Amino acid sequence: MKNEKNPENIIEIKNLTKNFTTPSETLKVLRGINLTIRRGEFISIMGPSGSGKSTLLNIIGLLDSFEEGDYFLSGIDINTLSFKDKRRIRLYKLGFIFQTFNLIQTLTIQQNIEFPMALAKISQSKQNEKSEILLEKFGLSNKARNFPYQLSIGEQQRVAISRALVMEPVLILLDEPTGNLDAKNSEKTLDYLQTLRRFNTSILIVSHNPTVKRITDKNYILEEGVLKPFK
Ligand SMILES: Nc1ncnc2c1ncn2[C@@H]1O[C@H](COP(=O)(O)OP(=O)(O)OP(=O)(O)O)[C@@H](O)[C@H]1O
Repeated sequence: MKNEKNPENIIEIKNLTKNFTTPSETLKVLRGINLTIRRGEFISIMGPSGSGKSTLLNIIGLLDSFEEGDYFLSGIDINTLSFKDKRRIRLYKLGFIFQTFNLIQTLTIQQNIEFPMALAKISQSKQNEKSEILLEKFGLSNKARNFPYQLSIGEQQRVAISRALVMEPVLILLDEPTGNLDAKNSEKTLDYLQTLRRFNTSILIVSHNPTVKRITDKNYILEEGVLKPFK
């Protein structure tokens, strides 16, 4: 593939394959994935349990390798990157919101939000400035000094969203954003995610819950390792 990338394409994946080899078999989990995500697009990937959704999310998030195919992130050829380069891209270009949020229990809410900026060695005054804007935006200002266990699940999720946003990533990856929430809180989460439109960040949501389609521009279904458009 030539490196004449469309700058509006945040993600370009062509014919990507992934196998898992165990002593008893080689499992072809992803069988030629093609996916393009444009700047600011909200995308969902649905599919049955075991169809490879988390595996694909991990590959897109540079947390796992793949066998064959091309993957360009903001025009960067992932096949050419070292482990260190990938870590840097994860910090500066990607935001992660895991199903269990992965907040650091020994840090306050504000420190959790500031954590990626601390890793990037951004000054403490700039960290405070940015975290305070996000705390305010997500209705968490009065919880800034609390610890994660002192927050409701919905509040913890908003901390995770704030932390994912703080480095102004080109893409946020969300694993089952409504997984731990009841119907009312799921709707609230989708409303909060909808407000991220103004950040011009692309979002990739992996979910079992078809209600996420309310906020997405395009939807895909992953079945038996093949990704297809889903209406
Ligand atoms: N490290 C691994 N080694 C071997 N097989 C694996 C490994 N990780 C995942 N698998 C297998 O790959 C397949 C896809 O797993 P994956 O977790 O990506 O599915 P999923 O669609 O995210 O499922 P769910 O919706 O249940 O989370 C499954 O059959 C799983 O058992």
